Amino acid sequence: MYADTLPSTAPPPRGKSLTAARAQHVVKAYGSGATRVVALDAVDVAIERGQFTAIMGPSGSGKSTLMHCLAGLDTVTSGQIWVDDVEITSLPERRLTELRRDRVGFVFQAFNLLPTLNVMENITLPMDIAGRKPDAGWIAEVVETVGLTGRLKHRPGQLSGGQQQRVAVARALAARPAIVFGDEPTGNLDSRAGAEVLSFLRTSVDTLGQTIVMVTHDPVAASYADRVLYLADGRVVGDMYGPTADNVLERMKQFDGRGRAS
Ligand SMILES: Nc1ncnc2c1ncn2[C@@H]1O[C@H](COP(=O)(O)OP(=O)(O)OP(=O)(O)O)[C@@H](O)[C@H]1O
Repeated sequence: MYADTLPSTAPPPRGKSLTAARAQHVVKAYGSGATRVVALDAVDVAIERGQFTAIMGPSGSGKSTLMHCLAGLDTVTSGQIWVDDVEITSLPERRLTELRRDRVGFVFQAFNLLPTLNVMENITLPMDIAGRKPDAGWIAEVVETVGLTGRLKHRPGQLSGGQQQRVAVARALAARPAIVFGDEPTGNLDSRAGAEVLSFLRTSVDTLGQTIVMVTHDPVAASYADRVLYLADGRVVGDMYGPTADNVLERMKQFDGRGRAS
């Protein structure tokens, strides 16, 4: 199913605009001369607020580059990016760092938890470092949503991989970011633990109104999303709402002429 418009199930916007992040004519090139690689080739994308968006495409199609540019982790060669109504492409580095800290959450393939801190301390660490007082009610809701109540005093080493990734999800949600980016967040998990983490990401969108963007190669992971954006050769070549694992797999075969999943 394809749509040019917002799906009717889209929740009402929580911020000023309908988009949590937006790229306009974004070009990202690496190197110069004969070694120049255009990773993003005039990309226009709007990430809708309160939705779960998956980014897919063959290896080297620009997925990580797009995510890093949208998250303000990488600069663009030309074009503009907005996060939560702020144009980040013209921000000085210090303000960009603050914006990333306050409005963007990250979940990576590696859980990146501190082994000497317990679960609650890991969840609130970024806020503690920033000198911000966590909102106890919100943290309790997040902890419950990701199913960590009763595990708060445990250290990461006492948890399974899936539970550790849930701590990383809770940490990403703790500061109520405008948008959470996941770079293959289930890439290191077995399928059961991966399904658990994906369900919690889904729940955080449905019950907490979180906006999530996730890069993945896995059609099953993508089927948890509301929308799948397909990249090929640095361009957006497809936009699917209401994905299922089967129709994602079909699309992947079409967009990757070699018929491989990635
Ligand atoms: N730091 C860099 N220097 C030079 N080229 C780069 C750099 N980062 C990425 N590229 C190139 O940009 C293109 C897009 O890379 P990117 O990592 O965004 O793709 P991807 O779709 O995330 O790939 P994968 O699925 O393999 O992780 C590739 O051709 C890659 O080689």
